[in-house]
Amino acid sequence: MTDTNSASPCYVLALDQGTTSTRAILFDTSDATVAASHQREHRQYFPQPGWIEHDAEEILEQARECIRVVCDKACEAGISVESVKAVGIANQRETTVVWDRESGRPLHRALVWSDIRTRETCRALMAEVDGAEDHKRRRTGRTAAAAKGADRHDHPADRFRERTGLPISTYFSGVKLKWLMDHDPSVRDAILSGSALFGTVDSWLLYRLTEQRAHVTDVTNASRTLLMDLQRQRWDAQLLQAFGIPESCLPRICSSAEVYGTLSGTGCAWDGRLPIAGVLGDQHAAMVGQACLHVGTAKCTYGTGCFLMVHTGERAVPSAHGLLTTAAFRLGACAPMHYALEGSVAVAGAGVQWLADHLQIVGSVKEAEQVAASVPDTGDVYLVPAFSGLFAPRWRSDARGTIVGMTQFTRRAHLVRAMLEQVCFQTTEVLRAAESDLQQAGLALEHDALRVDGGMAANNLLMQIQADLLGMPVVRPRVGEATALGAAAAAAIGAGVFTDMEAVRALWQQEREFTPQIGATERQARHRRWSQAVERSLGWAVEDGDEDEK
Ligand SMILES: Nc1ncnc2c1ncn2[C@@H]1O[C@H](COP(=O)(O)OP(=O)(O)O)[C@@H](O)[C@H]1O
Ligand SMILES: O=P(O)(O)OC[C@H](O)CO
Repeated sequence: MTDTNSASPCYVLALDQGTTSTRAILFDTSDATVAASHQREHRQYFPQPGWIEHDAEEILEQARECIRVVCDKACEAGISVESVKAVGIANQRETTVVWDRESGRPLHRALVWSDIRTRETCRALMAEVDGAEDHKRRRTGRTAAAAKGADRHDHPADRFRERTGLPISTYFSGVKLKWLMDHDPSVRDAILSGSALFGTVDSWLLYRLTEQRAHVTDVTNASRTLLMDLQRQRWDAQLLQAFGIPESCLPRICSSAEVYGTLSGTGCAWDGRLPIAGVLGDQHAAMVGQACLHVGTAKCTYGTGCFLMVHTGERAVPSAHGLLTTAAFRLGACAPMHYALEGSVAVAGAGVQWLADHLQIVGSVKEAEQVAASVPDTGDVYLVPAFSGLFAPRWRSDARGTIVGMTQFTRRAHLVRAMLEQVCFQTTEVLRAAESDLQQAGLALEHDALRVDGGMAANNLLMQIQADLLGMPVVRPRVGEATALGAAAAAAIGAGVFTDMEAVRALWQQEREFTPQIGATERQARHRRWSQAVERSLGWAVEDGDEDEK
């Protein structure tokens, strides 16, 4: 329900800042139709194997351009400035920016979520918690043998997980900030002297796009730092101490739907007028946009990576199967916190992009569907693109990409199809893990189909393979831009345009359903082969002295 007069149209702008591009989309709040949009791709920097960086200034400039262009298009379409009520931001998560408090200039290129340069930092953190545990054992007289035989949840890293919901991994922003402080003395000095600020991309954009220079983040982004107490939604003093990070450089943690500041600096007619009133990590925004608003509802977003999330209500459910316990959203300063289980797969669209840009065996990512469809199967080829190790549910930083099963019969179409299939195998593993965790918590999946979105969900063959390998229907919504829609919905709530969640739920409509077309026997056989292929990818990065992360 909305409190606005239904006769007068009302719009909300979403800024979706993703791993590969930034887009601004203006939604009509009555039915989620797109009134105007603009998109820009930013540069990916790969300075060393495993390192991935973004230029935060470039991202900011493109965000400004996207907003300006959409504003101009809206004006041309006769949409008045007054009818646009708010801005919502959805962002790639964990990507870490450090900037100068005064000038607002970044001190380093942003370390992207999938960058794995922090493996040594993670190992050192693990050793530190292990060492602290040894020290405690010596004090309490508990023997190492007794400790080894203890329940696996007695491991110190598991207690870390209990506080944050996360494993110690290269993925999370606290580890990236620690790496920057350990390896760049100018960043360390600036952080310790209080002249530098840290933030994920939401905080960075809010600082530079608000009149007030708001240094804030929302609970969903904060829940990806490894620094937030998930229950209390506060920075955790013990964790900050373990990382050597002063709280003064961190943003204030807010809800996902409230007014953070007023838009400025874009050079368009909306400057000084529009409140920025919604902020969510992009996967959390997609949950809202997919109307996964109550316990047991699930969505999967296929972008650069692929992220499946299941809503667990107002309860943080621990995972015994390698999933993350994370914030789902908190839609209002006085609203309750909602939690989710998440399985993050590092390489989805990025794999197709790699086939196009690096191997050049497809002309474009869009061509991948047609090429893969030219063969009926992969010819028993399996591709494990563990470029940054494997994320959920295995969390193995020592895995590396591998292709198995090739013969002289193998053609590029088999490889392309195998690249699509691997996304679906990984997603299926994650959904099964989530089902088990839910069951252990006395909960169950609710939708009788998986709701899907993201750039890669436009690939119909991928969606069909997904339904086949899951053994359940896959449903794509009419608004493919679920992430942007979720950010807009949060902003509509934050600005008082929507007065309850029903207005958000009402925006969801099905576009197409994909139903499974293979039987259980074939499904199980293919999953077995996939598991064998994954086994072969593990432990490849041993020359670095790697061990698997917890
Ligand atoms: N038709 C397609 N088939 C396969 N992959 C695609 C297709 N269209 C887009 N992609 C992939 O989806 C990703 C872009 O999706 P998007 O949701 O915009 O990602 P992000 O938010 O991570 O930037 C790219 O990695 C691209 O390779
Ligand atoms: O930008 P996307 O869609 O690849 O999402 C990135 C995730 O937020 C990383 O955790």
